[in-house]
Amino acid sequence: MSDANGAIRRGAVRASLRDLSHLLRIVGKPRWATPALLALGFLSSLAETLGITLILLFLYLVSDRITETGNGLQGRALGLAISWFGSPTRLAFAILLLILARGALALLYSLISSSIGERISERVRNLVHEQYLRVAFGHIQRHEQSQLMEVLGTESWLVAQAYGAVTRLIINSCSIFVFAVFLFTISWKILVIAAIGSIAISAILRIFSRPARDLGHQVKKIHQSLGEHMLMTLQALRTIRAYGQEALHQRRFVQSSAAARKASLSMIRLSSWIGPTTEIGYLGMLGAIVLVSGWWHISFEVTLAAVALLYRLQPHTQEFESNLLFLAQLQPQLRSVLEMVQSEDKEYPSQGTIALENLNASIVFEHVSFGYDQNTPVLTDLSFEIPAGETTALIGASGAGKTTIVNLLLRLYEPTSGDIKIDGTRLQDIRRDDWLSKIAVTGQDVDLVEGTVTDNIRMAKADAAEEEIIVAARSAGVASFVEDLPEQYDTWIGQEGLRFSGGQRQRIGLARAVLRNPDFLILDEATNALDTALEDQVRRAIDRQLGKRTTLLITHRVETARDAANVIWIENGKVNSQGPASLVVPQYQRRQHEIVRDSDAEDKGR
Ligand SMILES: Nc1ncnc2c1ncn2[C@@H]1O[C@H](COP(=O)(O)OP(=O)(O)OP(=O)(O)O)[C@@H](O)[C@H]1O
Repeated sequence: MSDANGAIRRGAVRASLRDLSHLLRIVGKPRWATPALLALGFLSSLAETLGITLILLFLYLVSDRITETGNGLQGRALGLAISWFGSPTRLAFAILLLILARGALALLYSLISSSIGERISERVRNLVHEQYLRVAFGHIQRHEQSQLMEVLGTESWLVAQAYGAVTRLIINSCSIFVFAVFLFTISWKILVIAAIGSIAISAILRIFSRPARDLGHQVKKIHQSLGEHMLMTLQALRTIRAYGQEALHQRRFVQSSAAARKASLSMIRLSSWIGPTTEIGYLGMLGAIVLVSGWWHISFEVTLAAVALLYRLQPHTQEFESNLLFLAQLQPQLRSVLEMVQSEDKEYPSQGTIALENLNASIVFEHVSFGYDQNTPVLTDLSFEIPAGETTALIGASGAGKTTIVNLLLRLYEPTSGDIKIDGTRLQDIRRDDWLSKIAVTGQDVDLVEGTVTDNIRMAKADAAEEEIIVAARSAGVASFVEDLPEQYDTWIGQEGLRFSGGQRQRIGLARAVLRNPDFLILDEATNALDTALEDQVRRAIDRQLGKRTTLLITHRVETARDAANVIWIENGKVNSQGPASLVVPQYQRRQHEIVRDSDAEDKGR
C-alpha cells in the first residue's frame, strides 16, 4: 500500500513538475528569477547552519569545554574559529550578524518569490482570457463557461503557489545538503543514523499520504460543479423563479457545497499528518542518536551539536514533504490551466492578408457547404448573391440555416467547402479586422453588457461622442423609453438587461448598429419583438439615418421581406428559390399554407 501510494504521489509530482515547466515556457518568466531565488535560499540556509554551529562554539568557549573537543574536523574548526574571532564577544557579534543576514535573505527571498509568482499568475490569467477571445468560435462552444471561470478565478492563482512550492523544494534540498555537510564534519556516524532515520520518516509519511492526485481530481470536479451551479443561478434566475425551482436549486447547491467542504477537509487532513509525524519521527531519531552516542563514546559536545543541527533541520524536512504533497494535489489544476493556455491543440480563425477599403459590388456565396460537426451538414451547396447597396432578405423556416449563414459572414466559422467572395476576393483572404469593421450585426438576442445605456450603444464605436450616441439612439427608437428615465442615457443596464422589455433591448441593439455606420448591415430577426407599426417606424428612421446600403435582413415575417430588393428562401440548408420579393414571397407563403394544411389533416386523421 505504501509503495502504491508513494508511486502515485511521485507520479503526480513528476506530472505537476512537467506541466508547470511547460506552463512557464508558455507564459515566460525573468531568466534570473530561479537562479536568484536558489542563490538566496542557499545563502540563507548556509547562514542558518553557520549560525547554529557558531552558537555551539560560543557555548563551548564560555563554558571552557574547548579543550575537550580533541582532534578531527570539529577540533580544527574550533581552533580556526578561535583564531578568527579571538574572543567570545567577537564570536557573539558574528552570530548576531549571521542571524540578521539570514533574516534579510529570507525577507528578500519571500519578496522576490511572491512578486515573480504573482506575475506568473497574472500572465496566465491574461493568456487564458486572450485565448478565449482569439480561439476559433467552435472551440469555445465546446468548452464549459464554468471551466473558464474556475481557471480565471482560482486555478491561475495556484500556478504562483506551485512555482513557489518548486523553488522551496529546491531550497529545502539545498538546506538538507548544507546541514548534512555540517553534520558530516561533526560526526559521520551520526550522519548515517540521521540519514536512516530521515528515510524511515519519509516512508512513514508515504503510508499516511492518501493518493493525493485523486483527491486533487475530486476537488477540481467538485469546484467545477459548484461553479456550474453558481453560473446557472446567475444566468437562469428569472426562469428558476418563474418555475418555482428555488428549493431544488438550493438543494443541489447545498449538496455541492457540502462535497466541496468534505474534499477540502480531506486535503487539510492529509497535509496535517506531515507535521506531527515528522516531529515524532525526529524525536525518536534524536533519542536514538543520544543512545548510540553513548555506546560509541561520541563526546557530549559533538552529540549536542548534532542534535541542535538536526533539530533545526526538521522544519526543512517537514516543509519538503508538505511541498511534495502540495504539488501532487495540484496536478489536475495545473493540467487544466495548461490545457487552456497551450495553443497546439486549438484552431484559430484565419486573419487574412488582403486589405478591404469598401464593399463595392457584391457578396457572393459559391457552392458553400457547412456543418457544425462533420456528420451533420447544416448548409449544402449554397449559391446566391447579396448585391451591394441593396436590401436582401433571407427567409426560411426555423432551423433552415439562416443564422448559420450570418455566422459564416461574421467569420465565426469557415465553410467546409465552397467560397464566400467579397467583390471577387475570398472572404478568408481578406484582413479579418478590415472586414469586421465594415459590418454591424444585431439580432433577436441582443447581448447587453454591464454598464449604462450609453456604454451599451458605444460598444459599436469606442470613441463615439455623446451626441453621436444620442442621434443613433433616436433613430433606433431608444429615445422614447430612455429619455423619460431619471438618469436617461446614464441608466444602468444589467447583463441580462432585465429592466428593459425585449423590444426595448432590440432597439438598443439597433442603435449600436446605426452608430457603427457600417457598409454591410445584418439584421437577424432584429425587429421581431416590435409591433408592426413600431417596426415600420424604426426601419424608416434607420433608413433615413444610414441611407441606402447593403443590408441582409433575416426574418420570419413575410411582410418585412416584401420591401427587399431580393429574397432568398432557404429550406433545410439549401436555396429553394431566389429573386424579387414579388416572385419568392408568394412561393414561400404557398409552402407555409401547405405545411399548415398537411398538419391540420394529420391532426384530423388521428
Ligand atoms: N452552435 C451550433 N452547434 C451545432 N448545431 C447548431 C449550432 N447552431 C445551430 N445549429 C444547428 O444548425 C441548424 C440551423 O440553425 P440556424 O440557427 O442557422 O437556423 P435558423 O434558420 O437561423 O433558425 P431560426 O429561424 O429558428 O433562428 C439547426 O439544426 C441547429 O440546430
